[in-house]
Amino acid sequence: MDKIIVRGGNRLKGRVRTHGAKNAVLPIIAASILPSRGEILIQDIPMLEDVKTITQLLCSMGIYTELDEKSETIRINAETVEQTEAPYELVRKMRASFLVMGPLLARKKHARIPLPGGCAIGSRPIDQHLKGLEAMGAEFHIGQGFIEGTVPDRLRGARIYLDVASVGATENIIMAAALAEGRTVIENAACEPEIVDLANFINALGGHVRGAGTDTIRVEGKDFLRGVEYTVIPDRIEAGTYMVAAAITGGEVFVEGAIPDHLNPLIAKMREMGVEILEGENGVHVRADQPLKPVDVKTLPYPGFPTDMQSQMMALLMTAKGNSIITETVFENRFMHVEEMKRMGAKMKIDGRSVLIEGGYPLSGAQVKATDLRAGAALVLAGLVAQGTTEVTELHHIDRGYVRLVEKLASLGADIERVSADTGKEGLEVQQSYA
Ligand SMILES: CC(=O)N[C@H]1[C@@H](OP(=O)(O)OP(=O)(O)OC[C@H]2O[C@@H](n3ccc(=O)[nH]c3=O)[C@H](O)[C@@H]2O)O[C@H](CO)[C@@H](O)[C@@H]1O
Ligand SMILES: C=C(OP(=O)(O)O)C(=O)O
Repeated sequence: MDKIIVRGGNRLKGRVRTHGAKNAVLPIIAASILPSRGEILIQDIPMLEDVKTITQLLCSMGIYTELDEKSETIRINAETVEQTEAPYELVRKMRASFLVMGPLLARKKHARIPLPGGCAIGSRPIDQHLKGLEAMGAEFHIGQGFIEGTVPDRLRGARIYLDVASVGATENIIMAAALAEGRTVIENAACEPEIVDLANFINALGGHVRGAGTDTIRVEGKDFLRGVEYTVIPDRIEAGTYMVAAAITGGEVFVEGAIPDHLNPLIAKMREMGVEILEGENGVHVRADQPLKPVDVKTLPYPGFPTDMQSQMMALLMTAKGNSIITETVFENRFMHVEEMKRMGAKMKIDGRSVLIEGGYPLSGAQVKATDLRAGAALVLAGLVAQGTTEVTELHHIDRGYVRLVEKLASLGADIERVSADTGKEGLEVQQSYA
């Protein structure tokens, strides 16, 4: 079992590169099932566990995939799709596996996928995915832990109103609609930048998706799509995590590749706290050289404050003298990190869907565990300013979403290492180097 060891107290300084966005590349790899002609080459692939999982998923369906860690690319050729059932071992590792449902139904008229189930942050139903695909003519049968979808004829365009602006449901419906007969209109669609990236990718394949980034998306179905070369957008959550790392240590960091437009709510809140942020063409410059002020934060669908930055923001607010409130409206159980943070001396209290934070008390290093992906990152951030040594375990969560987190923070001056608890030797992350 690996662990991250952080000795707090160093101001971070320097430049860090943002990798491609996990939440953009996962639907884009799923959408690579759609083209029946030609090869796809995707650039700026973040070499994450989740990316490996979805690649294995495509492989298990007999789709040609070649993930190259050195060039950070993936080649996919889905001219042949041998089978349409997803293995439980892969789907249970990653909920985003369900994103292959829409493309498989559109391309092969059949998919059998294990029910994704709940996870640490909430129950995460898929009713909106199913509602949309049913409106397009798919039929579903649930049994033995699987959900089986069939399309008697061809999917046909439909007008679909989503009860919640679900990111995954919007993506599944766009992908299915890309090969459906006629026009699909999605109302109350999610507006996240990753949806725009997926729409751009499908358009590059020869598809017709309009309105992505607004709450009404129109898709004209095509008879076939063909392969293309595409570069994924930078990861706004990874970028945001390094912005917080700079601020929490009173440091000065240029986060290369960060797109300010994608980070508006975080930038606004950090400025309210007194962090200096300069928005450049090729990234964001963050400097914090004065005491931070408390602020209230409410997570919302884009363009609101992202739930995926909630725990990192909580770590930052623990260091701002005074009272702050964080309200989580997207997921019903995304405060698992609170108890871990309290073990580091944080003063906070959960009150329903809010957490009251009494910030400004010194944090002390402790043994803590990552309870989900972003919670893990937040504990590392807290460790950067805690007195003494913090040890973070359950790193499989962090590995799902951060490329070489330890290496990147160390390059900015953090006293941090990853060790294997079994051997005491440096862990996987520091041994590998794919610069
Ligand atoms: C791989 C990926 O891109 N993951 C992101 C995606 O997850 P994901 O696509 O799973 O998130 P959704 O936008 O679907 O979920 C938002 C809310 O809608 C609810 N819901 C969702 C679908 C549904 O059919 N019915 C329903 O009620 C969920 O329980 C949740 O409360 O968006 C989330 C919200 O920005 C992010 O935190 C995740 O990092
Ligand atoms: C919740 C997240 O991802 P997923 O939807 O894949 O669980 C995340 O990226 O913070």
